[in-house]
Amino acid sequence: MQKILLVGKPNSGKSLLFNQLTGLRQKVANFPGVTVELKSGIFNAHLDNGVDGKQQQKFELIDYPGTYSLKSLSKDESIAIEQLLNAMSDEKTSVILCNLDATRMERSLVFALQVQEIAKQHNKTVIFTLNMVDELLRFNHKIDTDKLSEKLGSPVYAVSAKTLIGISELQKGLGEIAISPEKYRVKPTETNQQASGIAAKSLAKEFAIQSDVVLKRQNAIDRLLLNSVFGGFAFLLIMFFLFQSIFTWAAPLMDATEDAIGFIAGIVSGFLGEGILNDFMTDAIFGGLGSFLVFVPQIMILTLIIGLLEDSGYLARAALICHRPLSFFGLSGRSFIPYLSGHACAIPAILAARTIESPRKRFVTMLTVPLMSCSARLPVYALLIAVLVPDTTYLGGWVNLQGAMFFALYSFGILTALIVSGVLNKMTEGSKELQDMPFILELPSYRLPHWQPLFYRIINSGVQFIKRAAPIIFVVSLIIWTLGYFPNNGDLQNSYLSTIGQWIEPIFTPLGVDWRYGVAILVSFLAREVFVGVLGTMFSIENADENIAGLAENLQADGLSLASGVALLAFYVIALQCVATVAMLKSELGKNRYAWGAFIAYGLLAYLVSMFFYAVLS
Ligand SMILES: Nc1nc2c(ncn2[C@@H]2O[C@H](COP(=O)(O)OP(=O)(O)OP(=O)(O)O)[C@@H](O)[C@H]2O)c(=O)[nH]1
Ligand SMILES: [Mg+2]
Repeated sequence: MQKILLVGKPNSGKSLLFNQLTGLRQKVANFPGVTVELKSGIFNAHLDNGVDGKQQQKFELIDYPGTYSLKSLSKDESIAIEQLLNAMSDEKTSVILCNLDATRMERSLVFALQVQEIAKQHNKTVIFTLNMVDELLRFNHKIDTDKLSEKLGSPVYAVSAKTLIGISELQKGLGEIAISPEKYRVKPTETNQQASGIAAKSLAKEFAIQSDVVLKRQNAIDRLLLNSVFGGFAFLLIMFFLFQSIFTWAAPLMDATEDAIGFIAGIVSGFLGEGILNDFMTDAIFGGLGSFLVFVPQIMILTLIIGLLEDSGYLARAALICHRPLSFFGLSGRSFIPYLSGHACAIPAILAARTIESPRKRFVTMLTVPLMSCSARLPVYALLIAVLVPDTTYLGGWVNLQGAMFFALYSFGILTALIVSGVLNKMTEGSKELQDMPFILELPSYRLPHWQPLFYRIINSGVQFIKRAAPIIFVVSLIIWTLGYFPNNGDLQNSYLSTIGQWIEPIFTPLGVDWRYGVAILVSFLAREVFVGVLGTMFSIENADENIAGLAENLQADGLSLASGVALLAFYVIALQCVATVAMLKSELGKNRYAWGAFIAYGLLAYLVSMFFYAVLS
């Protein structure tokens, strides 16, 4: 299949355009460096040539990570650029679709003209999209695309990937051009023969909107949010409410889910009557799997909040504010983005670290991202907090004690990551392999969130969370139930499981918990969420006739002490219980020993820290 390459400056809307042209849902967000891996989709070209009716051809459309220039600053950027240069000279490439940000023309054009130059050398066709024209229209600014096209010597389409202005014209035009690209080769013009920097400047002067018009409103907001005193304060406040709201907003939804599961369990149980099958359903399915499903609303709210931060443009400002404090620990402002997205999941966060220019800072960031409290830890935190911390509110309901505990746990993860970063930074000092680079970050425009993709993202996060963990929780609950139910039909304390449990109990005595928690911790090395499912199953077996999904009440009634609870929480903050993360570290760092080293080191550290908390608090 012939290829169309979609290239352009970071944050110019390539991925949103890609989504509109292919119907896929690739991640879009308002900061530079969202796309870090090539993504391809199918573009259907229709040609209405009037002679033999409609002609159709499929093309592979490839979304590239954004680049500012074809001349690289760092070694790693040069790998990305080399990849792009190779693709541009590939004989299968029929068209290069170069996307320009109409609100930031000059920057977009430098890269665009360089692309054109290479395209000329390889006899390739380039077409330009002038994206984000909806934003220009708000300022009543219009760009004469015909004239721009004449100067550039290539076709230009004005579009908005967001409001879909000009998208159908683009589809039609791109189709025609892709099918017969030789007709649209780059024409030599006065402009495209100049050096890219000079030509970009003069074109921007002639066509672009005055940047101070666009920047006016933005600068007013930035004066506040990037202010050296207020900015830091605002940042902390935003972060505090971010993590608070995961708890407070989700509470009614979680209660509703818990009630719904309890209600269904009641019906199923009444239908099944007494017996092993009923015990199995209530203990393993509703007790195990059900206890885990209760936390889905929280995951979705976390995604909503991170999504809002990303879409608004604040994330890049936060990275800037954090640059100084992060540098102190050997990290960069760019580490902030992987750190924040690590609160959803470490896997994309480790990938996002690719945008960090400095290899050494990237290395340190990747190894410490797993300390961010990812969504798999959420069920564990929420459960233990509900058991340990009373549901009191202060300041007229704005501050909730359970929410504050949540914030404390997230902060503890971040603090540990910073300390570990400091240590790793010292250890890698003077390494030739890991050189250092300056921190540069383009600030995107503030924008209102784009609701539809955000909505899909929220739904998707819930679905993925269930898909990822539910099968393993199901299997583990099944095994745990079987071992815990037999041979004495529901007597957990005298079951096969307890025999195995007594064996491992000594390992967990220093944390003040018995074998039941020990089993749940060990099994949760498969996936953290399993902790909740396994405890749910065991406590359901024990409390055969009591309420089904109320695991927190069961743990409370069982008398989990504050010291042990805190020790367990500390363990879950630090331990790297995720096979997928180890695999990701391995592939990104290229070395097995770093990945497994992190796994073992974080496991040991988690154990020691939680032992410490138990000893101090008990
Ligand atoms: N107003 C407006 N916003 C847009 C338009 N196209 C994209 N955006 C927004 O611009 C931001 C960046 O979009 P992306 O598609 O992620 O940009 P990208 O070029 O793929 O960025 P990288 O992957 O970082 O190189 C997002 O917030 C989009 O919602 C547009 O036509 N109009
Ligand atoms: Mg992108």
